[in-house]
Amino acid sequence: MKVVKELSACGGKLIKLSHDSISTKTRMNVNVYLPKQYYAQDFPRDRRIPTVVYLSGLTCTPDNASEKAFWQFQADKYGFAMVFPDTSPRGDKVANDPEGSWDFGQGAGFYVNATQDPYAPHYQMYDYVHKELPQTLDAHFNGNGVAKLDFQDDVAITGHSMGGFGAICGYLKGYAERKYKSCSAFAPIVNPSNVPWGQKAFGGYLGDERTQWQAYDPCALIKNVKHVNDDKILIHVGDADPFLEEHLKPELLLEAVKATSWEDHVQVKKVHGFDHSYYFVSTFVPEHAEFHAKNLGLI
Ligand SMILES: N[C@@H](CCC(=O)N[C@@H](CS)C(=O)NCC(=O)O)C(=O)O
Repeated sequence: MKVVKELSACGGKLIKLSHDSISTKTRMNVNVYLPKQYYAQDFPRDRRIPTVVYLSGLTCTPDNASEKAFWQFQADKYGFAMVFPDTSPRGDKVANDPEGSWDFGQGAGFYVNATQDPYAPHYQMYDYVHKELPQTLDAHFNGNGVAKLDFQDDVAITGHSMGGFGAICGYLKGYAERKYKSCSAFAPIVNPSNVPWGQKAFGGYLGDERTQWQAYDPCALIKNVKHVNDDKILIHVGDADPFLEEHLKPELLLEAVKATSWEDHVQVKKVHGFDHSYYFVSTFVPEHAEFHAKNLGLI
């Protein structure tokens, strides 16, 4: 891993990193925010700082949320680090949307492992985000014998739109092993198999066989994952979101959990007047931060 830039932000630092990924076979960029606790001289040696992973939406790089979601203030308040991965592999040799649209291909990897050519060689974003990246960050930041940051055990996941889908999908797929201790989402695509953005992405990356799509679709996954403890998935969506009716459809997740162990454990807060932008995301980041801080045992 190479540090590209270190920027002072709030009480800590935003570290811009890049590395050669084994999963995507490309160079990947990732931003990490280290909160003020990381730099505090009196931070207890026997404690590790947990992380919140934020998966971004269509067209984003690691910079969109780093610059516009204002997670850094919350990370300092509660004492967690933030990880902002990229949304796809990139580069001249990486296949892109044949139509040149922004809802598929580079900037739109959908956090799945593609099985179809020409996408399969590089679009392995599920393995990248949920397996390779935590290990790589662990080796980079904790490789000096001082294990101060926790990228693999006490970890929460959240995301926006395509990234909200990626967060819920990763949370549910890793639920039995408690991979993530907490999950939330901003304006997520909850049922990709049944909406145009998801159908285009799953068709392209996973092929026409729709049974293959179920392995990533939150509305299918949640029916086969046994809910435990007081776990809850927190979702916000704006009622003025232009993508709400066609692509997001949060009510489909509420329908999917009816009569399952998750009934009453998925909370969708529809907020009046908010759209899909980072004005919406940043408004509700404090509530999501408090939710994750509680679930990570920080408060
Ligand atoms: N670029 C698209 C919009 C795509 C979009 O809204 N992307 C969301 C995630 S799904 C986003 O976060 N965009 C980047 C930003 O707002 O900074 C357009 O031209 O309409």
